Amino acid sequence: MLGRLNHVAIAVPDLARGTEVYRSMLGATVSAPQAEPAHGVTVVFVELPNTKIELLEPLGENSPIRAFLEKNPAGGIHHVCYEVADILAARDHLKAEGARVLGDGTPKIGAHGKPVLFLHPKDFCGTLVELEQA
Ligand SMILES: CC[C@H](C(=O)O)C(=O)SCCNC(=O)CCNC(=O)[C@H](O)C(C)(C)COP(=O)(O)OP(=O)(O)OC[C@H]1O[C@@H](n2cnc3c(N)ncnc32)[C@H](O)[C@@H]1OP(=O)(O)O
Ligand SMILES: [Co+2]
Repeated sequence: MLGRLNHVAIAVPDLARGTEVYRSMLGATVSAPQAEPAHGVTVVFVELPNTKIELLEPLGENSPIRAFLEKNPAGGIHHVCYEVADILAARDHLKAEGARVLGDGTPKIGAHGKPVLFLHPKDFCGTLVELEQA
């Protein structure tokens, strides 16, 4: 079911600072900030030869990553994103297996303009999993 690793996401308290760490300290190519109000975050993508790193900071009072950053004030790995060929079939399979799909189960358009879903970390080895339609 799983395709490519699309990105590994790191939640940060300060996106500009995180961008500088990757751009200046690590010499990476980093995209411009992309506000994603529907997801309550602003993101940048660090381009790597084989995948991407998504840096994300909270956007708005109800950001879903605020609690995570309260527990991890310096930031930390927040989720992994796998591509799937058919996100609705994947969702239905995982629900049939008893996994918790977050939200109402309807995919939202993510940072790459593709439908995405999130799976509860407690069902996936303590790791928040994002699925993105390939
Ligand atoms: C623009 C879209 C972009 C893209 O790539 O396209 C994105 O990636 S958007 C990313 C931001 N959006 C989301 O993360 C949506 C899904 N996340 C959520 O709904 C919440 O973050 C949730 C439900 C996973 C956790 O919310 P919260 O921390 O407020 O809830 P709890 O404190 O009740 O947490 C429950 C339990 O899970 C543990 N937890 C929380 N976050 C993570 C995490 N990232 N990785 C692993 N575990 C996590 C938390 O510690 C609690 O565990 P417990 O043992 O009960 O303390
Ligand atoms: Co993501």
